[in-house]
Amino acid sequence: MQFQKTPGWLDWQARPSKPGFRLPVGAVDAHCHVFGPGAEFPYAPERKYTPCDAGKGQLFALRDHLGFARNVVVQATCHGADNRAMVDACKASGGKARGVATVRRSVTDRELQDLHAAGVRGVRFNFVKRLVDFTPKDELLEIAKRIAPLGWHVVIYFEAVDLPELWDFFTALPTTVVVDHMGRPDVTKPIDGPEFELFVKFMRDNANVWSKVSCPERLSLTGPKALNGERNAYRDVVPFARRIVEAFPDRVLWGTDWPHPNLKDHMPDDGLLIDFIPHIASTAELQRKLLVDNPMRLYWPEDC
Ligand SMILES: O=C(O)/C=C(\CC(=O)C(=O)O)C(=O)O
Repeated sequence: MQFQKTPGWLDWQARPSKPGFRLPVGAVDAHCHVFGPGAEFPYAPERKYTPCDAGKGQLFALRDHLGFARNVVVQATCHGADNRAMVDACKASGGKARGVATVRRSVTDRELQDLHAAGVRGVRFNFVKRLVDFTPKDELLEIAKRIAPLGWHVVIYFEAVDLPELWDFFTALPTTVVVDHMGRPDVTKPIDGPEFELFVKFMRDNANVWSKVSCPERLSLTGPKALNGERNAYRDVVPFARRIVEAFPDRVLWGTDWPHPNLKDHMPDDGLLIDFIPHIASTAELQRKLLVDNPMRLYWPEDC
């Protein structure tokens, strides 16, 4: 099947530089995706964008180039609830990748068990309106209750302005809950203003809530961008991510977000993106927790 990329689509960088920051041994890229390839794993009819292909071999090459040991492959909305590309990547990784799936309430227990055997350890609920159609909350809660006995967690993706409306639903979830990209704060607003304070309270009051402190390239308005050798990129995001890392060092994760869907104005150099990490996790201990201990506890507890 032939797919036409969404007009203006930016492809991932084929030759990322070597990071200046040396990742700790055993580091996990805890948020990345595979796209197709579409000819093998067709994009979902209900998708809101059509990406460039970005297959497992390219993801594993990036992992090795950057110095990561493992990946967590998160189901992207362009594949809907068809988890085949993600599952194929997990199975082909030789145990070095775990997955986060998207499922509907029609999923059978047998299918959940097969996903578990392939390496899936969570489901993703997406509330970003430009990415997905609305799914009723009772359906999501039903799914959360069914995956809880497997020891899985729920990954949630939403924008900061929507947290008040989603609060009761999120706090009713029976599992560990992992927030993508700090709930997408508006980094032009004050770090101690009501919006980000609500997110901090969400984590403070709910010990089961974790956050990915990833995607500065999506949240930044000032840059500078991780391009042209820049090693001090996305400065406006640093205080937000740093606050979360320092307040909740045992409940944070980081990922590249490769192949960086839906970026509109630039495509980061993944090597330079790694150099963002020491700005938000400034000690070796914080870095080890963020990149090794926390993701291992969540995705490979048997190896801890
Ligand atoms: O990759 C991300 O984390 C963010 C995305 C895409 C996404 O989540 C998806 O398509 O599933 C975004 O903000 O467009």
